[in-house]
Order: sequence, then C-alpha cells, then structure tokens
Amino acid sequence: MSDNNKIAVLGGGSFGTAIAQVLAGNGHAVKLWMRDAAQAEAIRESGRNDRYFPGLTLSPLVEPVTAIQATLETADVIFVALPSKAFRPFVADTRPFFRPGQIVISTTKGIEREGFRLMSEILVEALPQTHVGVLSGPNLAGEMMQKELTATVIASPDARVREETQRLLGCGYFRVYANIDMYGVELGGALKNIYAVISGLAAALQVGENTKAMIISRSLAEMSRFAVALGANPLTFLGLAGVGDLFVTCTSSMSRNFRVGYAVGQGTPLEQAVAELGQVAEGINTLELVREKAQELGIPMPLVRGLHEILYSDMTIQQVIKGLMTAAQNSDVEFILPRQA
Ligand SMILES: NC(=O)C1=CN([C@@H]2O[C@H](COP(=O)(O)OP(=O)(O)OC[C@H]3O[C@@H](n4cnc5c(N)ncnc54)[C@H](OP(=O)(O)O)[C@@H]3O)[C@@H](O)[C@H]2O)C=CC1
Ligand SMILES: O=C(CO)COP(=O)(O)O
Repeated sequence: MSDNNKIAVLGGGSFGTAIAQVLAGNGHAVKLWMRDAAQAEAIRESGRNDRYFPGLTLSPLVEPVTAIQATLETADVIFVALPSKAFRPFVADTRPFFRPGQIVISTTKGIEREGFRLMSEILVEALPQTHVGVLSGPNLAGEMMQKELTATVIASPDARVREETQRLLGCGYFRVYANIDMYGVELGGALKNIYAVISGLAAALQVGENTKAMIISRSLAEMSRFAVALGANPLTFLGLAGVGDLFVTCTSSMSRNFRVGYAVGQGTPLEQAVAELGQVAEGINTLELVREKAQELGIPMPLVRGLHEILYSDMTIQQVIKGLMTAAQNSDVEFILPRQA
C-alpha cells in the first residue's frame, strides 16, 4: 500500500479518539467518524473532543466527520471503535459502502449475543471482500492520549493487515506486536473485562495484595480454560492481549469495567453504576454471555459464576467469597496437572 492511504476511524468515543490521535501523530490524515453532528461541530470549533477528553487538544490531522457513506467509500484502512452492541447493526446498515481490498480492523472488546460471535467474525461474514484484523492489548485510551509508553497487538491471518497496521500506528510511544491468532487475541480482550469488574469490586473491599494476585492469576486460568474449550490457542493468553490487558484493567481505576465493579463494591446498584459511568463497560454484557456459554458447554468458571451471583442474586458478597474459597482444592496450571472434575 502507498504512504498516502486514506484512513478512517469509526466511533468518536474514548478509543476511537485515541487511535485517531496516534495515527495523526504519525503524520496521517484521519477522518474520525461520529454519529453526533453537534459533537463533530464542537470538535471542529474547539480542536478538542471534550465529551471524552476534556481539555486535551487533538492533532489538526484528525478531521471529525458525520457522512458515513463518503467516509467508507474513500477509505483504504478503517478502524472500528464502536461498542459491541452497535457493531452488527452498524455493519449491516453500511455494508454497501465498503470496497473490495479495504483493510478493516476491529478494536471492539465485546461479544455478540446471537451465536456468540466476535466482531471479526461479523466483519469476515458481512464484508468478505475486505481484509480483516483485530487490534487489542493493554491500551487505556486516556494513557494513549498522554503518550504513555504503550504496546498493542495486531492480529490477522493476513500479513498485509499486520504489516500495514504496524507501519501506520507504530511510533516512539506506541509499539505494535503481531499475532496470527485473531480469535484468541479478540477473545482475550473481551473476557478480561469480566475480571476487571471483579478486581474493581475487590479493590472497593480493600482486599490485600495476595488477594489481588490470586484474582488475576485465577482469572487468567479461567479465561484460558474457556478459550481452549472454544478452540483458541492458550499461548496467546501469555501475550499482551491476554495477561497484558488483564493486568492493566484489573489494576487501574482508569478502566471503566474496574470502575463499575468498584462502585458496586461500595454499594451502588449495578444499573446506577453503569449509568453514572456514561461510557461503555463491555464486561457486564460479556459476563452474561460467557456465563450462558460456559453452562452450555460445561466449562467450570467459578469467578464468572460468583460475579453473576453478586450482581443478580440475593447472595451477599461475603457468601460468594466463602463459596469460592472453600470449594474443592484444585490444580494450579491445568495444562500441566489436569483439573479435578
Ligand atoms: N477506552 C479504552 O481504553 C478502550 C476501549 N476499547 C474498546 O473499544 C470499544 C469502544 O469503546 P470506547 O471508545 O472506549 O467507548 P466510549 O463509550 O468511550 O465511546 C463509544 C463511542 O461509540 C459511539 N456509539 C455508541 N453507539 C453507537 C451507535 N449505535 N452507532 C454509532 N456510534 C455509536 C458513541 O457515540 P456517542 O458519543 O454519540 O454516544 C461513542 O462515540 C469497546 O468495545 C471497548 O471495549 C478497546 C481498547 C481500549
Ligand atoms: O480495554 C481497555 C484497556 O486495554 C479499556 O478497558 P475499559 O473498557 O475497562 O476501560
């Protein structure tokens, strides 16, 4: 591909803005598409996306736009940063505007209810003429806007997608590692949100450092167990999109999923916690879907079950914790010592 690729980022929220800013910092003109004309106009006037990053000036190479047809028809590389619930309807509505040969990269960390589909699966199915990839990793949008040193993963079976994304995004503060396990990378990004909610809840309870380490390690064990049952490569979970993203969202109050868990741990009802956040916390939706899938496939997921009980049953947090801590003793790394049934 040439150096003057036309680039579009879809979604003018936290992550869309952060990705557009990295691209623009590398000298690329970026169309940042958003649904809200008033927001686009405000960004044009102020040079800032105050709804998501108050006070932070955007690069002049980031152009806010609202005309979706023209944006898609003229783009060579498209990053999608929409919440998972909006993903399928958006792709269905805009499908005729995509062109053969375009690179389309999902940055969305969620799962679709119907058929338990990941976003890349929706793209591959709906846009077979395009080249699909997934961008995922420990990438708090707020830190990227501050140019904190950050690494991410571009996953695609297509070498052109991997190399082009590395070229477009890579810079002195943003490193882009490649993987071919698109399914595993994407699943890692979606699953960790559940455990970020749990970690936020634990932080509100002021648990000890041993406890935090136990939660993160057992979360990784549970995520990998689930992913293997679905056919993903567990080794992907050792990388940035697995343990890396799990670590950042389970330890940072910048994570929206962590913040929802924290609020619930402090006694705020779930609905109120989500409403007060005002941004997407994918983990709540993903929890429901993963719990159903795990039940259907018979995959033991005690942390998922425990969080669901805390959020949706009459059980107290202390009762759930007691149940988890007094369950039958089991294997540490079940790929070495198989888990007891
Ligand atoms: N923030 C982060 O640190 C990271 C987020 N992600 C993932 O990126 C995805 C997007 O998250 P993020 O940007 O943070 O979320 P935000 O809540 O910050 O922003 C969501 C954006 O999507 C727009 N949107 C919502 N529904 C629709 C719709 N139906 N049609 C068109 N646009 C819509 C919103 O528009 P409006 O403003 O008008 O409501 C907003 O621009 C999530 O899956 C998240 O997990 C991935 C890595 C890091
Ligand atoms: O995925 C993220 C960082 O990698 C962002 O997490 P939250 O959606 O919880 O803010």
